[in-house]
Amino acid sequence: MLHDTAPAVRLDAVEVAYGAASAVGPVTGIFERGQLHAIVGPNGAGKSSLLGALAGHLPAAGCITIASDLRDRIGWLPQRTQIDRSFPIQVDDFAALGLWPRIGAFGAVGVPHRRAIDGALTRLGLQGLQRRLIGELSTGQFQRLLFARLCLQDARLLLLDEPFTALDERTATDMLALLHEWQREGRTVIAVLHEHAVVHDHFTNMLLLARQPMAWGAPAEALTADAWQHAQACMASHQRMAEVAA
Ligand SMILES: Nc1ncnc2c1ncn2[C@@H]1O[C@H](COP(=O)(O)OP(=O)(O)OP(=O)(O)O)[C@@H](O)[C@H]1O
Repeated sequence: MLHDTAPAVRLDAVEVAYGAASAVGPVTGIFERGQLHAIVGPNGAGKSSLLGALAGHLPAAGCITIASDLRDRIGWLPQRTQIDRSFPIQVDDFAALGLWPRIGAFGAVGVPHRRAIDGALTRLGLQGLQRRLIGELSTGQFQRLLFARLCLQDARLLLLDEPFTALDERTATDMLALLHEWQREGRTVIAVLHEHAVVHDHFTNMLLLARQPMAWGAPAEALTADAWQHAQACMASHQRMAEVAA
């Protein structure tokens, strides 16, 4: 029986495919709890597909085991470009969606909830913007709002898809501080990232993918120039095989 010393996530021969085309796998390994894990790799390496499978958004072959105490406490940060910001919803109402696991779809947002929402927005530097429409926010402000929603969700396992892409430095710095705070609180973060410097400076573990795991470990040892070149060569070879098969 799994208990709270079990790894946050265990993968046994996990594979994700779109129709007949394999996107990633087989992947076998563990994500320890309470750590900041990065998934890196060249374009098309399967990073988002693997993360989507961990979140339960994509079907996967093999076995994904989420620790029993974390299964209902998963937070998901999608890529910003996947969200339709033309939907007319206010900042505070959007943040309130993070409370959904606690108050349910039809529960009323009461005074304590409003206080929690204001607290989360203030924590993320969005005070005073409660009544703005999400489409009126800057890229950085919208990313802060997505993190505010995650804070309200109080998730213990956070799956983040490219959280720092196209962010200004100030916002990225503030979000990284939040990730470290989450780690101090014992939360587990698994993030798809393209920024190797961020991985080296802030993350405790790293999985390098090129459709399959190429390296897995502490960034200083695992995310080397050689490993990256090897991953790029593997992706080029996948590409050539796909072109031949087409
Ligand atoms: N919805 C989809 N339908 C079909 N194939 C897909 C789909 N999404 C991704 N793929 C394919 O799966 C493979 C892995 O894609 P994925 O997006 O997981 O890679 P990635 O490492 O996240 O890439 P990037 O860094 O470019 O975002 C690619 O060959 C991609 O074309």
